[in-house]
Formats: sequence, C-alpha cells, structure tokens
Amino acid sequence: MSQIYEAELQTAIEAVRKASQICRSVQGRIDGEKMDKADRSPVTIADYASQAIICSTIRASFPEELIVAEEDARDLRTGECSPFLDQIVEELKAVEESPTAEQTLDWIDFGNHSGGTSRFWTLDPIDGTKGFLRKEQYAISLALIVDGEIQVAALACPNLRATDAWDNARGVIFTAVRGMGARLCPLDLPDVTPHSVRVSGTRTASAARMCESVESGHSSHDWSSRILSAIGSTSEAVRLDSQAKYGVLARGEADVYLRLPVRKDYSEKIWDHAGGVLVVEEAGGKVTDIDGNPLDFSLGTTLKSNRGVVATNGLLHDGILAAVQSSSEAPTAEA
Ligand SMILES: Nc1ncnc2c1ncn2[C@@H]1O[C@H](COP(=O)(O)O)[C@@H](OP(=O)(O)O)[C@H]1O
Ligand SMILES: [Mg+2]
Ligand SMILES: [Mg+2]
Ligand SMILES: [Mg+2]
Repeated sequence: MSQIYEAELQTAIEAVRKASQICRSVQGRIDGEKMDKADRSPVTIADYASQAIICSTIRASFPEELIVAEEDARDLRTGECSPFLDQIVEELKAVEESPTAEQTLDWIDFGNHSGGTSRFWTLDPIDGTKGFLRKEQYAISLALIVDGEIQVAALACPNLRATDAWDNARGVIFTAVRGMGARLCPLDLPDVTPHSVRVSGTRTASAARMCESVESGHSSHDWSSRILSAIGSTSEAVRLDSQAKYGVLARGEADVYLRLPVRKDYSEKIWDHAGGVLVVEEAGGKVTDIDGNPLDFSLGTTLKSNRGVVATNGLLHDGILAAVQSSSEAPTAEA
C-alpha cells in the first residue's frame, strides 16, 4: 500500500499527542481561568500552549508549511497578559526544551496564515473550549489541506473513551489519510496497532441516533428536535462539545451529527471541521452543508459558501437532508 503523506501523518500524530498532554494537565488544575477574546469567546492558557507546540512541531519537520490556526498572540504581546504568557511558557516546558517567551509568541503566530493557498494545515488547538472549561469533551484538531481537499487528519479527543479492547482507556486519537481509511488508537498507548473505524449500518431514519452541540448558540436545538419528529424518532439528540461528535459518528456510536445555523451572519470556521470531516468520510460517512453541497475548504479561514453541516453514516444522508430542508427555519440575525 502506498505510504503517501506518511511523514505528514506521523508529524500530525506527534503534535496532537504532545498538545493533549498539556491540555490534560491544565484541565486537571484549571478553575474557570480564561481570557475573553474580542468576540467574547473564551480562550485559556491551554489553547495557546497547544497551538504553540503543534505549530512548532509542524515547522520542525516541514519548515515551509503554512498553518491556519484559530488563535494568535496579539493579546499576549501586550504587557497586561504577561502572567498569562509566563504560564503558557511553563506548560510548554513539560513537553519541549524550555522556550523563551518570545519564541512561544512566534510559535503561536506561525498559525496566522489565512488559507486559500494550494497547501496548508489548519488547526484548532482546543475545539470546544467551553467543554474544556466544564471539564467535559474537547478535541485537538489538525488537518492538511491540498488543493482544497483535506488529505490528512489527526483528531485527539482526550476525554473520549477507547474501546473494550483497550480497557476503555480515557483519550483517543482518530487519524485519516484520504483514500486510506480512518483509524483510532488510545492516546496513552503510542505503540499499539491502530484499529480501523467504520460508521454504523443504520438504515432506518426513525432509528437514527443524533448528536449535536451542547451550545444552542452554535446549533439550533429547536430545529433538530423538529427534525427528529419529522423522521418519526422518539429519541433525543445526544449533546457533546467539539469535533468529538465527528469521532463518535465515525466509530458508529451515532448515526447523524447536525449543525444547524442559528444566525445568518455566521460562517463556520475551517478548523472547526477539517479534521473531523476527513475522519468521518474515511470511515464511510458523508458530510455536506444543509443544502447538500460539499464543504469548501479553499476559500480562506471560513466555509463562507456553506450553511451549517449535516454529517451522517452515508446511508441516512439523503433522508436526513430532506428532513432538514422540510423543517427549515429562517436563522435570525442575532443569536
Ligand atoms: N454562532 C456559532 N455557530 C456555530 N459555531 C460557532 C458559533 N460561535 C462559535 N462557534 C464555534 O463553535 C465551536 C465549538 O463547537 P461545539 O459547540 O460543537 O463544541 C467553537 O470552537 P472553539 O471552542 O474552538 O472556539 C467556535 O468556533
Ligand atoms: Mg475559540
Ligand atoms: Mg473550534
Ligand atoms: Mg478552539
């Protein structure tokens, strides 16, 4: 079998593994400490430390690579944030030769590219920061995009359980290379042979197990409950944070993941999806927007030509899309 993108995959796995170690250590100690960004969304020292270590790991193996990541060091460069920056540097010492504060800022800013080029990585250093702060699910999502197509993905979910075969150990990494399938291995057992993952075989819409965001501001809970009624389901959507939703869909524990727009003026960010989308597609599933169009990762930092996301095991896709459309609601301008 061809080993295409093998070096990129190994670098991606190494990077998300190191970042997971930092995130776990911070999550164990954190007590709601966060800064609010200009859009009032939260960011923690772990988001920054994760972005720093992943960008530095990619650049160590691939010095010319462009990286489109969620965070940037602008706020940290102001004197006001220096205690925050000192803590980030402290966290990095656990996994890397002690960097200086200046190096740390530069590593974070390796992620400032705005995409749209023929080859770039996209990174969400902590996806589901709100889940991370609640000590629930979160993910570290890294993907390589070449000519608009996601080619490599590493999605770490440090609080998601592995399977019985690995004693339900906490923490997994999903990986995928286009055309080569999706795999799963425990976060803490780097030397085991990864298992293949495959979406469910559920064919009956009324039996669909659905998952969605915990945050009703990120995906309309009201709309999804109307869709469940429309397909004759009596179950409720399971709510969890982050791209862990793509992971549970890929390994057949859910059949559908819906992200239904709440506001008209919001475009989904590429780093909120790229890693998870390739994992689901390579596990045999299907991902489109709510109009049935493929997600377009070639347009910069956002999926500006798409609205919402519908991800399924493939078998249910057309039926779920029809239900989404027949129960559609006009998103409001304000959440
Ligand atoms: N109005 C909105 N609609 C959809 N997604 C939104 C949103 N506002 C913020 N988000 C994104 O939702 C992500 C979390 O998704 P989920 O709710 O599935 O856990 C956030 O990622 P971060 O936590 O990385 O900032 C953020 O980028
Ligand atoms: Mg964020
Ligand atoms: Mg995110
Ligand atoms: Mg994030």
